Amino acid sequence: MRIAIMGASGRVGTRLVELILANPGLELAAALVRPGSKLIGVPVSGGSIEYRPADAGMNSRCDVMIDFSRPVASLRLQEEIGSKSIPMVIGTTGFTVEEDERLSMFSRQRPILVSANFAPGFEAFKRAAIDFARRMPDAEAGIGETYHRAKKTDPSGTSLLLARDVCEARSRVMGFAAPQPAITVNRVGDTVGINEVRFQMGAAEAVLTYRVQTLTAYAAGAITAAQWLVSIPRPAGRYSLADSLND
Ligand SMILES: NC(=O)C1=CN([C@@H]2O[C@H](COP(=O)(O)OP(=O)(O)OC[C@H]3O[C@@H](n4cnc5c(N)ncnc54)[C@H](OP(=O)(O)O)[C@@H]3O)[C@@H](O)[C@H]2O)C=CC1
Ligand SMILES: O=C(O)C1=N[C@H](C(=O)O)C[C@H](O)C1
Repeated sequence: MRIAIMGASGRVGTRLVELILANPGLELAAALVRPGSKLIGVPVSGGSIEYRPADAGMNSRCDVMIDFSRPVASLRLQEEIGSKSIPMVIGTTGFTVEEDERLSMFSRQRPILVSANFAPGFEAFKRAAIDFARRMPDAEAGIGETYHRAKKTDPSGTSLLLARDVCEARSRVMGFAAPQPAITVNRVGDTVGINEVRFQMGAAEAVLTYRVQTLTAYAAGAITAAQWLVSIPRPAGRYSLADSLND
């Protein structure tokens, strides 16, 4: 499988490149970095290609693209790909509602799998939190996150997703719109990722914790999702990580 990486010089992008180069069944088709990056023209270590900026003349030799960059870059990449039906896996988070709608519009051209968290077991963790919310709808829910110091201080895509799904679960059971859970944001050292869902019941509190140990966990999960996405010809559209786990 030939994979192009957008955000190849990033924390996750560099892990993606390493995993691809180490896997004989995978080929690094392109390592795309920011325009003006000092890496442009530099050979990718261990690989036979050079880092380059995404451009309209992009070589669509790849079977799939994986994007871990920034919303503005991710959407510009979509524009540059145009109507080519290259399947994509997007891990980039921080899209505004309007940007996310644009992403959905682009998914009319190609299959696009989007997930805020590709680490193993995250979907199961999220479903456990939803199940708890359904069983204990009177509990007051709260979300907590701890990430590395370089991450912006807005709530992560993961926390926003957990807050939305827990709130929806409570609302459905209670029959009215539950308040959105508060999100507590912590930035500590080079913490990879700690996510908490807390349920306060007065006489007791339940805390569900999800702790990611290495950045490679996210990269490996994104590659597995990409392998699923291209395992058979898929219609254009927007796919979730749950879709890839349900097959
Ligand atoms: N879904 C998931 O499982 C996960 C998602 N993420 C998300 O993925 C994204 C990247 O995370 P992370 O790797 O830690 O971030 P980094 O900042 O380490 O990497 C971002 C990458 O995108 C590149 N980039 C930034 N701006 C542009 C641009 N305008 N055009 C082209 N390339 C650009 C950077 O290039 P340069 O180095 O030159 O700045 C870098 O290569 C974030 O949104 C993060 O929230 C992170 C982990 C897991
Ligand atoms: O920036 C990160 O590190 C992460 N970002 C994603 C997010 O915004 O949820 C996924 C993961 O939590 C790590």
